Amino acid sequence: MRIGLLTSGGDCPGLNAVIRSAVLHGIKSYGDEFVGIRDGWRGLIEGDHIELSRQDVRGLARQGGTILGTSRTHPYNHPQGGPENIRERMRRDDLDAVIAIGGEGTLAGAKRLADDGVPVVGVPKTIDNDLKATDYTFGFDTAVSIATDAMDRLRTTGESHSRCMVAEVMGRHVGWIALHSGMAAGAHAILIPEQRVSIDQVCEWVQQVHARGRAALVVVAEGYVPEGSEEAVADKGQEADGRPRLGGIGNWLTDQIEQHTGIETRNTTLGHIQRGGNPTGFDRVLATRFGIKALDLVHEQAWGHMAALRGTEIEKVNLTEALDGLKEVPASRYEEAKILFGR
Ligand SMILES: Nc1ncnc2c1ncn2[C@@H]1O[C@H](COP(=O)(O)OP(=O)(O)O)[C@@H](O)[C@H]1O
Ligand SMILES: O=P(O)(O)OC[C@H]1O[C@](O)(COP(=O)(O)O)[C@@H](O)[C@@H]1O
Ligand SMILES: [Mg+2]
Repeated sequence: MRIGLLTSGGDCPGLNAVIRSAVLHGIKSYGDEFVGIRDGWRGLIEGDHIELSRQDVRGLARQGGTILGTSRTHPYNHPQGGPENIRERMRRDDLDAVIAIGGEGTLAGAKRLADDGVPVVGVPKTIDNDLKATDYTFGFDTAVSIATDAMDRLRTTGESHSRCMVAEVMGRHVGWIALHSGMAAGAHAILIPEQRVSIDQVCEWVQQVHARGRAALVVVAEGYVPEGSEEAVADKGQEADGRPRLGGIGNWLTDQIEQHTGIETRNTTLGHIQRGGNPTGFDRVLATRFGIKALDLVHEQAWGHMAALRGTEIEKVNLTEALDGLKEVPASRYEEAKILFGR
């Protein structure tokens, strides 16, 4: 078969490892040919691609980012998009199938296209870990490792100055990165989109920590909705597609803590550092296994399905299952973390 690979949505450490293993498995096991589609759905729609040989994927398991580029092009809203155009374009470009590697937005597009007769399978990716039907997505472990390392550093400088340190991490709709990195770094408060916590409560935790002679670490997910507001903070406004560019909650929280407690407080926003660089060993293995499974799904013609991690096994799941809402942090996991907050 001649198979196209594309990466779409926010980039994520491990994307290249998926590309590599799918190509290696296809060449070795099935005699397939591969095409790397540039910039997500845009490249598929516009026929912008490159041939991918075994040589081209050499050493890719450890390389962050995506060699194919990514975009947030909508496969239906693009002027030459839609299933008829895409099927015709694939016929002209001699493509038998597409492996779409992306998050909930990309996979929603993949599902719709599969339902409309386009031969496409999915691979789940997101540092946020917000996709249902898979226990983990690659990129998450890397983001948590980077954030944990950064927080360890914030703690030593915080302790030296007896300051409260705030760390703003990614997590648009869910607080998995905040929960895991905060717990790993011994945070004294963790604020996530799923939980409403009052500023008085946050200040109480900070004061309790201060009173026992420690410098508090407060971790906040960018998507946390502050008291008295209905939306997450987006200081930079909106993207061209109307999506809010989240960020700013760390600064807001820092001001609030300082005003309410009188404790000197500093904010650090980790931003895209969490998404860059080499994937961890865990993410390389997960991404590699997803790539192998996705290739098998193509040969099964399991259009509209994706690879997923269930326990320790990589399984086939219908995209409908993965797209049935977001995987939020359960209240019980937050209650468990809360045992460690404050005093
Ligand atoms: N329901 C949908 N149908 C088709 N395309 C979609 C849908 N939702 C999102 N998309 C497209 O997928 C792109 C990537 O989604 P986004 O949420 O930004 O990244 P990710 O795939 O990482 O979740 C979006 O910019 C949009 O163009
Ligand atoms: O700066 P960008 O690329 O617009 O993306 C920011 C968003 O992408 C993420 O890093 C990952 O989200 P996706 O997995 O949906 O792409 C979010 O945590 C963040 O809100
Ligand atoms: Mg998304």
